[in-house]
Order: sequence, then structure tokens, then C-alpha cells
Amino acid sequence: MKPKIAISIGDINGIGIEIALLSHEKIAKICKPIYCINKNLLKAASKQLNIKIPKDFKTFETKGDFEIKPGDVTKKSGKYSFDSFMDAIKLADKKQVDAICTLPINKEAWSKADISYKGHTEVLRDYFGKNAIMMLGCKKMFVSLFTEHIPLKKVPKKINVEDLTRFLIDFQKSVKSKKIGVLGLNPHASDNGVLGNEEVEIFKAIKNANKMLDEKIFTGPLVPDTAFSPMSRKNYKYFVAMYHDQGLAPLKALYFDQSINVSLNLPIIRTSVDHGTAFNIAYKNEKVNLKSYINAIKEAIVLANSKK
Ligand SMILES: NC(=O)C1=CN([C@@H]2O[C@H](COP(=O)(O)OP(=O)(O)OC[C@H]3O[C@@H](n4cnc5c(N)ncnc54)[C@H](O)[C@@H]3O)[C@@H](O)[C@H]2O)C=CC1
Ligand SMILES: NCC(=O)COP(=O)(O)O
Repeated sequence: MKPKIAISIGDINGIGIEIALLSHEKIAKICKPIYCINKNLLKAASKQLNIKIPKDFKTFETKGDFEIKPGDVTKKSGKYSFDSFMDAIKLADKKQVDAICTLPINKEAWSKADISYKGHTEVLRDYFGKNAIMMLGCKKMFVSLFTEHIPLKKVPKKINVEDLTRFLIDFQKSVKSKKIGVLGLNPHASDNGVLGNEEVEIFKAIKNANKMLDEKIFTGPLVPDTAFSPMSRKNYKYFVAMYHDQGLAPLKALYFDQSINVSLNLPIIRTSVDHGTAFNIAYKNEKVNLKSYINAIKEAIVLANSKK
């Protein structure tokens, strides 16, 4: 049986609805998508995009006020994208769908709508009371982020043995890899304390986690500037980065077109695209890449089938 997947529509002023409409025929062959979007909104978007709504485009009526303003950051679109996501979560929580896949939201629009969460992962963490882990990647390489949507200056304070050890254990249990590279924080992984001291915590967490797993799974702290070199990527498929751009800048430089986002360590399955709302090309008939979304749907199906 094809798995049911709830799709949150993302920011309606971005490329989300266009991606959903253009990919539907392809993904409907492998899953049963349910789009969390109001029918009138869908009709308005399809008219504006000049893309027909496929006959079998099944929707879940996300209620709310909406107005399409291509490329604009608005309070209404922030609220609507959040409500669409909450509907998808509730469908998964009630087991009415097997997984959810999210189209991109705009963080500034969420903020304008007084939503205190920065992104989907924070909402999931709060909703399920679990330490959700953000991991992005593709079949060649995956990067999990120890810290995500926080200002850079707060990152060093977050690095401590206890939290990092727990993160490493949870991450290994989710991906089951036997070989995971953990990055340091400072240039040259501090060169033995010459350029900072966070690596002491990272080293202890790695040691603890390997001891608890009774196997040498984690290696590091890896020197960040060479961790993603071709040679190093031959050694590791899975990496742990200390902060958002440390992991995502190399990933997106290498595999932006095809990578996905997966939330680990949760009772539900959630995948997503790796890109954002792309306001600069929304509703402009420009070439929109569908690969990340289609790969995210495929991964949701794999995960849903493996859970059965
Ligand atoms: N899963 C999510 O909800 C994500 C949300 N965001 C949010 O999206 C907003 C915009 O983020 P940006 O940093 O501008 O990144 P972005 O990914 O929206 O855009 C970066 C560049 O890539 C292009 N691009 C992105 N996706 C594309 C696609 N599928 N096809 C063709 N071109 C594409 C855009 O046109 C732009 O030139 C921010 O609020 C950000 O926080 C960012 C990443 C993920
Ligand atoms: N760069 C990843 C991103 O911003 C997506 O985060 P989330 O919405 O999946 O929490």
C-alpha cells in the first residue's frame, strides 16, 4: 500500500505551492499525498501560476486568512504556513498519515505573525517533548547540526559534554552508522588549545559516547576546514557539525539541488526540502528545481515503509 503523506504548503508567497502542483503527478505514483491547504487559496495560486490543479489533488482544509503576495514577507502568510504545518503534525500524531513532508516557510514571516519558533524542528521538539535532531543531506553525505537556529555568538556556550554526549547517542541510534565524524568548533580544531577550548568538551563527549556504545563510532574533533575535503568524505558519510553554517555551507555547495532535511529522534516521520522560500523566483515562471522535494518525499516513503 502506498503510504499517506501530509504535506504542509509552506509560505504561500514563495515557491511551495508551485512545487506541490508541478510534482504531484510524479509523487502520486509512489504515495498518497494530502495537501494542507484551503481550496480557494489553491485555486487562486493555480490561476496566478497558470498551472492546472491535478484532478486527484487531495486537500486537507487548513483554515485561515490568506492573500497571495508573491515574494513578500507578510504576517498572514507566516500564520497560514504555521497553521498548515500544525495540521500536518496533528494528522501524523493521530496516525491519519504515515509521514509528513514540509515545504519551506519563511522565518521572518513567522516572526511577523508572532510565532516564537524559528523553524519546523523547534515546533516538533516542543510538540512531542523530544530532542529532535536536524539532519540534512543526500545519499553521498549527511550532516546533523548540534546547534541550529541560534546566533553564532551563542554557539560556544551551548557546547557542553552532557548535551553533546546525549546528542551523539541519539543521533547514532537514529542513523545507525558505525562511523561518524564530529567537527571541532575552532580553526584547526583549536590546535590543542592554542585557538580556543571548546574541543576539550567535544573530545570528552566523543569519548563518553563511544564508551556508552561500546564501540568506536565517533571520531574527532575533526579540523573543520578539511572535514569536508574529498579525502575526508571518503572516510565519513555522516558528520556532526557544531553549528548551522559549518555543516550546511559545504553541503549546499556540493549538493544543494538534491539534498533533503530529515527530523530524527521523533515519534513521527518528517522530511523536508533543503532550500528556502526562494521569494526572488516565486510566481515568476522561472525554473523551479523539484528534486529536493521529490527526494524528501521518497525518503519519507522509505522511512514509513521501514516503520511498518
Ligand atoms: N525548510 C524550510 O522551511 C527552510 C526555510 N528557509 C527559509 O527560507 C527563507 C529564504 O531563505 P534563503 O536563505 O533566501 O534561501 P533560499 O533557499 O530560499 O534561496 C537561495 C537561492 O536559491 C534559489 N532556490 C532555492 N530553492 C530553489 C528551487 N527549488 N529551485 C530553484 N532555485 C531555488 C533561490 O531562488 C535563491 O536564489 C528564509 O526565511 C529561510 O530561513 C531556508 C531553508 C529551509
Ligand atoms: N536550514 C535549515 C532550515 O532552516 C530548516 O529548518 P526547519 O524548518 O526544518 O527547522
